[in-house]
Amino acid sequence: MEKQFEHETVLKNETVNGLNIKEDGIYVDCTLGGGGHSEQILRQLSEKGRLIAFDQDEIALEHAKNRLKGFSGKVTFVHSNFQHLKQELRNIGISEVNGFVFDLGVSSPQFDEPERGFSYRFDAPLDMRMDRSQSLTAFEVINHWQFEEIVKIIARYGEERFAKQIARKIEKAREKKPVETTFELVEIIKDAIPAPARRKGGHPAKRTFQAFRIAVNNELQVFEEALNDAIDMTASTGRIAVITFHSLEDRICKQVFKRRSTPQELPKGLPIIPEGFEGELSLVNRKPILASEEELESNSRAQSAKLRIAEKK
Ligand SMILES: C[S@@+](CC[C@H](N)C(=O)[O-])C[C@H]1O[C@@H](n2cnc3c(N)ncnc32)[C@H](O)[C@@H]1O
Repeated sequence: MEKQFEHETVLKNETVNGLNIKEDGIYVDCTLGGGGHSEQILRQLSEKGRLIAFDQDEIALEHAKNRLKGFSGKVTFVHSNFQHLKQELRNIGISEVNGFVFDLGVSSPQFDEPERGFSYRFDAPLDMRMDRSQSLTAFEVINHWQFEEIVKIIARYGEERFAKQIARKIEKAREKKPVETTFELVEIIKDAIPAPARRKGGHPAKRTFQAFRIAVNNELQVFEEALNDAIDMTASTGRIAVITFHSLEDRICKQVFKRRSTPQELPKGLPIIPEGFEGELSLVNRKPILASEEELESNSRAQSAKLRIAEKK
């Protein structure tokens, strides 16, 4: 029997309502996943409206194509990293967009498929690639990258205070034989974290797994560049909605939105603000929107979700 591909969409109404959809507009879902946000957008578009949906994961795309087949005249699927947003949209003749959605991270089916190696809950080869055509895997990073680089990854992307200790244990383990599986990595992490700290704050491997996943997929740099590209391509009064799941992503979103909504420093003595010196964005919500109690009850993944929306002037 075919495995179910089910991803519970987070902050669905808040995100799509926040886009202020024009029924004949052009919208881009940068992270199609299970297709929940895309479906909600497509329902609000007339025959003239259009949705372009990106995912770098071919399996996600195949399932979402099936879910959205009733909208086939209005939707275009793109198998690509959103890193190539500008070029891919230009390739299909689009230079201006009325709204973008980013719902970052990994979908539930990706997490729950043991062989993809995202989860510390299943024993699997160290993979963690969202795009399986990419050559860099977690195995490569963990076994071949230098000690200092590994410390940096775990400390920066995992915000793990025992980064050095974990990296040291990885180095010791790989001297004997390559670290091959998620469970081997879990054991190394547990061994590196002192027992009292191990018992606090969720699974001890959570932060380190997040760190390697971010490194393998170069998630933060790609997101920052794509968010700037999306802002460049947004039409006047168009909106950008971003859902993040950890503080590193949220910080990038907050800073990019802030920078691009802040007026540039003016040459002194000008009577009026010339075009190009005003901020290009206004923030639709100053504080991030969080999931409601009701949503949290049915979807624990929504707990760390934060939604920020900005509008192009
Ligand atoms: C949280 S899920 C999106 C769920 C979707 N909004 C829904 O309602 O079903 C994130 C999806 O984005 C994809 N993704 C993450 N980073 C990406 C990137 N840089 N380029 C393209 N797709 C990406 C993942 O493969 C995953 O399928």
